[in-house]
Amino acid sequence: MKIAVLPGDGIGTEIVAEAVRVLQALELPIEMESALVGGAAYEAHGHPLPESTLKLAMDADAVLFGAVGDWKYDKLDRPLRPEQAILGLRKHLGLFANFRPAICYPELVGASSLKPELIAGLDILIIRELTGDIYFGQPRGRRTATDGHFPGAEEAFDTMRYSKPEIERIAHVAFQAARKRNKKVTSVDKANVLETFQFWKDVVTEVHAQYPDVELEHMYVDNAAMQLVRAPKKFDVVVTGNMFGDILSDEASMLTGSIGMLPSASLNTKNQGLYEPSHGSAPDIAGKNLANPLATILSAAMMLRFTFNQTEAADRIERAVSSVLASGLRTTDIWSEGTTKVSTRGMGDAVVAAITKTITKG
Ligand SMILES: NC(=O)C1=CN([C@@H]2O[C@H](COP(=O)(O)OP(=O)(O)OC[C@H]3O[C@@H](n4cnc5c(N)ncnc54)[C@H](O)[C@@H]3O)[C@@H](O)[C@H]2O)C=CC1
Ligand SMILES: CC(C)CC(=O)C(=O)O
Ligand SMILES: [Mg+2]
Repeated sequence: MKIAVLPGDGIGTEIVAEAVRVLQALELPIEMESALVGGAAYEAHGHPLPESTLKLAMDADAVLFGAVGDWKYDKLDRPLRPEQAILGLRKHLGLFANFRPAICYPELVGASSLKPELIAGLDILIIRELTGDIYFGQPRGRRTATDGHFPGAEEAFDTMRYSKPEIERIAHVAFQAARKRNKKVTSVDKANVLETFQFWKDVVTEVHAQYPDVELEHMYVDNAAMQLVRAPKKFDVVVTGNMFGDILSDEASMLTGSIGMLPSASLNTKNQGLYEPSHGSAPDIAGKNLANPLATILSAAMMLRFTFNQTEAADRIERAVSSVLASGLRTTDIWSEGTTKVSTRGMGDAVVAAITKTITKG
């Protein structure tokens, strides 16, 4: 089991350190090697995704990723900006299927900004297509407008596009995931306005014919954004494109109590995966030992389950997280009256201790 460890920037280094300690506590035959990525790699090597980092990731069975980005790089040319590193890894490794489970732990029902009855027992899975859509479409750039409302003015443009095989394969992933859950897929689109998403809807409908046992509903993205906070438990599996999935998963994170609780797995056709929290590098709290490491720790559990087929070890991490939350420990983002505030390191220590206890007990 070979893991490339890419902490990145901001809180990335703090949260990945805790996930690494948790993996080490399991005493599995795991080989880990770290490399710089994002702004940290730009500072050291002049590029956010140096060849050596990309090679390490491509040669590994799995990548444990923190986050990249900082406001101080916002003026760099786009190819040199830290965010290009995660986009480049997704593209080069072909990580088209992004799983973002939004599960509300019973202990965190009070931490959400929603009423407890709306989110108690919540367990939904957002499946986001990750290598297409407007995030990767070409052409893009800036130019002088030749038509539109202001001919002759400076303008910018991006290209939204999806090919049929790209939609088909993510639709299969969603229907197959739903078969193992509550057999319902909500495909989120904007077919009423965008040609790309009318096509998306048509192709998802076509693929659905192979899954008669799974219910399919279509929903426009604006309505989906509203339904997610109105009645989130009505969803089971949500499948959508890259940009809508990015936005809706951040929204869904608050149903779990905090964005610091939302893990993710990004898989390719070879089951090679990149595992990262759904959040970014949080420059506002970086270096303060304040970040919640649980999304990253839970991403490591997804790695053990998805890429390494180590179900027991994955369960052990998830049980440890549950027991730590049950014991009342909280990082600042999920803290509430009557619970005990701990740092990033303190939360990592508690999860490691809970795992060590289960190993000792056998
Ligand atoms: N996959 C990646 O590497 C991603 C990178 N980014 C980058 O991260 C940088 C910051 O972006 P933002 O829009 O501020 O999003 P963000 O997700 O980094 O932070 C949003 C808010 O959530 C809080 N937060 C995030 N993670 C947390 C955690 N584990 N514990 C407690 N609080 C947490 C932050 O403090 C902040 O207030 C930007 O450069 C952005 O491009 C953003 C999203 C994903
Ligand atoms: C930084 C972006 C490239 C990605 C993002 O926001 C995400 O994957 O959630
Ligand atoms: Mg995002």
